[in-house]
Amino acid sequence: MGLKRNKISVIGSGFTGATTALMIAQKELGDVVLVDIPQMEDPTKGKALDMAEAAPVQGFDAKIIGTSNYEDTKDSDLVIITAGIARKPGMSRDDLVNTNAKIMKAVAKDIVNYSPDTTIIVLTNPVDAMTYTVFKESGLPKGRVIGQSGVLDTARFRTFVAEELNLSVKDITGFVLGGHGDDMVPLIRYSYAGGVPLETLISKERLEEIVQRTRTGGGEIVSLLGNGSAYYAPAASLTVMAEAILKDQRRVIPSIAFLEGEYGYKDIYLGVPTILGGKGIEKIIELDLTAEEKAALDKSAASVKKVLSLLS
Ligand SMILES: NC(=O)C1=CN([C@@H]2O[C@H](COP(=O)(O)OP(=O)(O)OC[C@H]3O[C@@H](n4cnc5c(N)ncnc54)[C@H](O)[C@@H]3O)[C@@H](O)[C@H]2O)C=CC1
Ligand SMILES: O=C([O-])CC(=O)C(=O)O
Repeated sequence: MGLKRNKISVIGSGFTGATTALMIAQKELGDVVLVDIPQMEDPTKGKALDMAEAAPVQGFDAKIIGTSNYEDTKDSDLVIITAGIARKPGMSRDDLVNTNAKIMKAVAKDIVNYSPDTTIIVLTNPVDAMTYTVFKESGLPKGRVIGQSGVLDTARFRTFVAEELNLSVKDITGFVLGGHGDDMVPLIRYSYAGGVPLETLISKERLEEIVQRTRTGGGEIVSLLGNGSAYYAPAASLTVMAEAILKDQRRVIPSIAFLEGEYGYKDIYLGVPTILGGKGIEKIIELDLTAEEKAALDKSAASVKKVLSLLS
């Protein structure tokens, strides 16, 4: 009896979806099914074929197919949702809510129809609210519907800190809590360079500037690109979450999780530290927050609740 290969479906074959499919294949996490709407079927097949033809050059083994037929996603071990519209300069992520909520509802049904026991990671914005929508629509257990924001937001913070200190990004750790919006909460107190607290290495004023740049990091890329949003770092972030789940790594990773009283919030999906493993979100880690940090998190949670209230 041979070993079973993982099957990963990526919904949406645009910038983030296609880049994620390639990164997942390059890491040999499993075979990849790239899915888009029927009008995009040929370009989706074309991207998948192009990626498959990169495999012999780079020496990775993964089948990659493009399709618009959900039957091809049957029995996926993991599904990543990147379908929907992205913002353009001048827009906030929340401006996408109505269009993308409709897409999430349709996509969630199609996914569970063919993979009733799968795990889903949502990227589509506004991602806290879209993860909530997919959770409600899919009927999957809360730990199996997860949103991506914290890996990316933390990566941005780590990039800026490494640049500031002229150190390897590998040694910089950080924690960003809250919703994936401009009032997210980078936790300086829990951020280190090789175990040394950042507060002892960078001035308070400079750290505040880095926090601010992290908060608006998505918008910085949107302004530079002019016609879409970030995709390399988002795809890398999805890939690390996929790996933690598919290899049952039990990594401590910030994820958008369904809260039922943790941090004092209920009936909301919000970015918090989690343990990610084979069962999806296996645990939510509750950090002790100062009054100031809690107030910042309250503000971020209130913004997410406001977007949730727009959903019918
Ligand atoms: N949570 C996060 O940290 C991040 C979230 N995003 C979000 O991810 C989403 C995708 O971004 P991009 O890939 O850059 O956009 P894109 O426009 O390049 O690709 C989106 C794709 O979704 C497809 N699509 C639309 N409706 C669909 C449906 N019903 N079924 C299947 N596919 C469908 C489109 O045809 C298109 O190919 C956006 O909402 C963006 O804001 C992007 C980066 C980071
Ligand atoms: O900014 C956007 O619209 C896309 C995104 O969520 C990010 O790059 O953080």
